[in-house]
Amino acid sequence: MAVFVVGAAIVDSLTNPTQLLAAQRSYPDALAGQWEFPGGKVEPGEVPEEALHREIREELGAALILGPRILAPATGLASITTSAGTSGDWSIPVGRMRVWLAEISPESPAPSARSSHRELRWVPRDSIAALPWLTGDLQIIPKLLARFS
Ligand SMILES: Nc1nc2c([nH]c(=O)n2[C@H]2C[C@H](O)[C@@H](COP(=O)(O)OP(=O)(O)OP(=O)(O)O)O2)c(=O)[nH]1
Repeated sequence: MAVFVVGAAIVDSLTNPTQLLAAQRSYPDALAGQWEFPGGKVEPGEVPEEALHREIREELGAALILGPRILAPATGLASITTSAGTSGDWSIPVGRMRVWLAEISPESPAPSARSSHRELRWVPRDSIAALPWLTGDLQIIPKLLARFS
C-alpha cells in the first residue's frame, strides 16, 4: 500500500540557512546507513504538519518551527491525474513524501539521535549532496540547495 510520509529539512536558520541536519537511518537493514530527512509516516486521521511535529519529537526529542515546503515540480501528467491536495509531494519508492524546510525551536532541547538514527549531523551546504541519501531523496537535494544562501 502506498504510504504518505512527511519529512523535515532542518536548517540552522530559516532566514539564512547554511547547514542542514541530516539523519542516518539505523533500520531496516536495506536502508540502514543511508541518510534522510527525519520524519515518518502520517497516521490515519492525522494532519500532515502534526505528524511531522510528532515524528520529530519522537525521533529527535526536539520541537520544530516549520518554514515553507520544498515542492516537487508539477508534471503535466501529475496535474491531470493527481488527486487534490497532493500537489508538490515527492514520489518516493514507498509512496509520496511532503517536505518542509524547518528550524529547531528556540525553546527546544537540542536534537539527538535515538533508535531511528545512527547519527545526526549538521552538514554545510557544499557537503550535503555527497552523502549517501535514500534513493527517493536524491531528486529533492537540488531543490533544497537552491534555498541556501
Ligand atoms: N523519514 C523518511 N523516510 C523516507 C525518506 N525518504 C524516503 O524514501 N523515505 C521512506 C523510507 C521508509 O520506507 C518510509 C518512512 O518510513 P519511516 O520508518 O521513516 O516511518 P515511521 O517512523 O513512521 O515508521 P515506523 O518505523 O514507526 O514503522 O519512507 C526521508 O527522507 N525521510
